[in-house]
Amino acid sequence: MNITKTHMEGLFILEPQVFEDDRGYFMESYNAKTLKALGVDTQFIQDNQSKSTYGVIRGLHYQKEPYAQTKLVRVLQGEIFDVTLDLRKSSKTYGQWIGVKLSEENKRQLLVPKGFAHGFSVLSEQATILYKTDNYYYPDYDRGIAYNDPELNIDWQIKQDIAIVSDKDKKLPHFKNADLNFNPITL
Ligand SMILES: Cc1cn([C@H]2C[C@H](O)[C@@H](COP(=O)(O)OP(=O)(O)O[C@H]3O[C@H](C)C(=O)[C@H](O)[C@H]3O)O2)c(=O)[nH]c1=O
Repeated sequence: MNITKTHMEGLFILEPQVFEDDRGYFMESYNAKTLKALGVDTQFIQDNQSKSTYGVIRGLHYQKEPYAQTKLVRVLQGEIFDVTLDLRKSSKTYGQWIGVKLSEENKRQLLVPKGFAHGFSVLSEQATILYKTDNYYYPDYDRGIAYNDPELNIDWQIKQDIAIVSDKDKKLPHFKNADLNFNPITL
């Protein structure tokens, strides 16, 4: 497993070891030991899977405390531009976002700690993603930030005029008006 620390505390890019042979390939797509070695001591309790077509943007979403979620995101089919936004007020990268291409080909995974908003755009004809969370879905605690917030100026790597966004996501607040209550993270 190749692990890349990003400049955002706790946000890692994981690349599992792939064993290829004339049948295809095998890889351990998840191993709790790997996360423990990173100091990420959490129990994933829910798997989510979504399929989207080219140009879809889902997000930016997060759950408020006490149901904030760590996420382990990977792509089963296609390619996405995965964006995370640091909402942790005490973090030195507070208010900053980072985008990473995750794909069936590169088999990269993103380990997103609690305190981030998460979203992605679909760069391939279709994309199926699977992600683990360490808290259940609590709709009353589900929050979001506008994908097209001009102050964030996120480049989703697709033309904005073709973006396919849910009605719910179209109504999300800008970052400066977002409902954040992440306890200051002692880093
Ligand atoms: C997240 C979630 C949703 N739902 C139901 C609620 C809606 O009836 C339906 C679609 O939900 P939503 O439009 O919020 O789905 P996405 O836009 O893909 O949301 C996800 O998008 C970004 C990328 C994320 O990181 C979040 O985990 C998640 O919010 O599934 C559930 O039943 N359980 C769940 O855990």
